[in-house]
Amino acid sequence: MDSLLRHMVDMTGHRDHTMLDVSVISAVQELSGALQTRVLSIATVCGQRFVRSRACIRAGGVACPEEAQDGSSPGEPIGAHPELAHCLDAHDARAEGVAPNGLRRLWLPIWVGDKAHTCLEITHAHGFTTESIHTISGIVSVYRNFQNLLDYSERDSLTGLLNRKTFDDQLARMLQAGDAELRVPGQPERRQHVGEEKQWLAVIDVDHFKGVNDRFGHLYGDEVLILVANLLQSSFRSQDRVFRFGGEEFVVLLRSTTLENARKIIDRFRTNVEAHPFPQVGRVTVSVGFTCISAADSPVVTLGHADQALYFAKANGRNRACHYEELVAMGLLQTIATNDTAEFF
Ligand SMILES: Nc1nc2c(ncn2[C@@H]2O[C@H](COP(=O)(O)OP(=O)(O)OP(=O)(O)O)[C@@H](O)[C@H]2O)c(=O)[nH]1
Repeated sequence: MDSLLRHMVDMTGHRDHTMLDVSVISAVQELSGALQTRVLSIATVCGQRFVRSRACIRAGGVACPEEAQDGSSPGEPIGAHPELAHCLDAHDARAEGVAPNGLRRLWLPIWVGDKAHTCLEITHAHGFTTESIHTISGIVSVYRNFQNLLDYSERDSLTGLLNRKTFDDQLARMLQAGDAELRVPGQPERRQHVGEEKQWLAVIDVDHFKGVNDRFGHLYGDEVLILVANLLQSSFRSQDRVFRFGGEEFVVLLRSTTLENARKIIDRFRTNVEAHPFPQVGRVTVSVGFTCISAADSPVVTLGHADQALYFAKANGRNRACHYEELVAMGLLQTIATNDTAEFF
């Protein structure tokens, strides 16, 4: 019981999804005597379900998060785990199966309403007793409740998108991690090769949004923001991250893609908004500024670059997407020497 309480205290002490994942699998692993415990992400892409391991612990090892090897792949097709696929289709609380090597598997999807984006997978040499399933299910309930609380604090209440605070945390973490694909501070800037995959930050602002509020009222204004948020989620890929930055401004972190693809994806979103019939309001457009994320720059500098490109788009016709590095190369924007605390404009 002491051990269970210690794990509960540990789990509920985190304010971060990754640490919560690590702590739940440590608890389940120790209390069930499993060979391996994983947290799986479940994603649906083009109507097909995929699973990807997010954190893992093996017997005698230490729990740790697992980074996706291939950022552009949604993971392993769910067909590799038919028992789990059936459990998700039937909205069941759990599924059990036997792997080809005779090991027993238990899957516990984390249901939030009628959706499960996360699942615990526990592998055991001899199977699960009623008592161990009971203990694991209790831990999973605490995990689900705490995940909901974290989700609530990370999201914007109007659009359901990730909020500004979450964006600040994620961008800072990306830059600190000195991602292999990001430039390292102190080292000379590499030339961008055509076709090279990079990380991108795009700032999106609804054009003449004040006019929407003034003409149709704030309720219609809010409705426009919700619809733009939906178009953002459907236009970008599942591995990209979409945030509401505040007011009528949104931010997207585009993972591992080339300049040409980034431009194509951003422009597809811009034209999707332009073509969308907004009830009562009619036509709405957005302007976008985007920049390559570099480990040499602080979050303030990176955001400043995207903002400069956005203001250029606003000042030059709106309803367009502008690339900061391209504008600088063309002499249309100037780089501003700054430290982290300096004002940009
Ligand atoms: N309905 C609604 N309006 C908001 C919200 N947050 C900010 N706004 C409004 O968004 C408007 C932003 O207007 P401005 O910054 O002047 O920019 P704009 O009219 O979009 O013009 P440009 O950006 O230059 O194209 C202001 O009127 C804010 O009151 C919100 O949550 N809901």
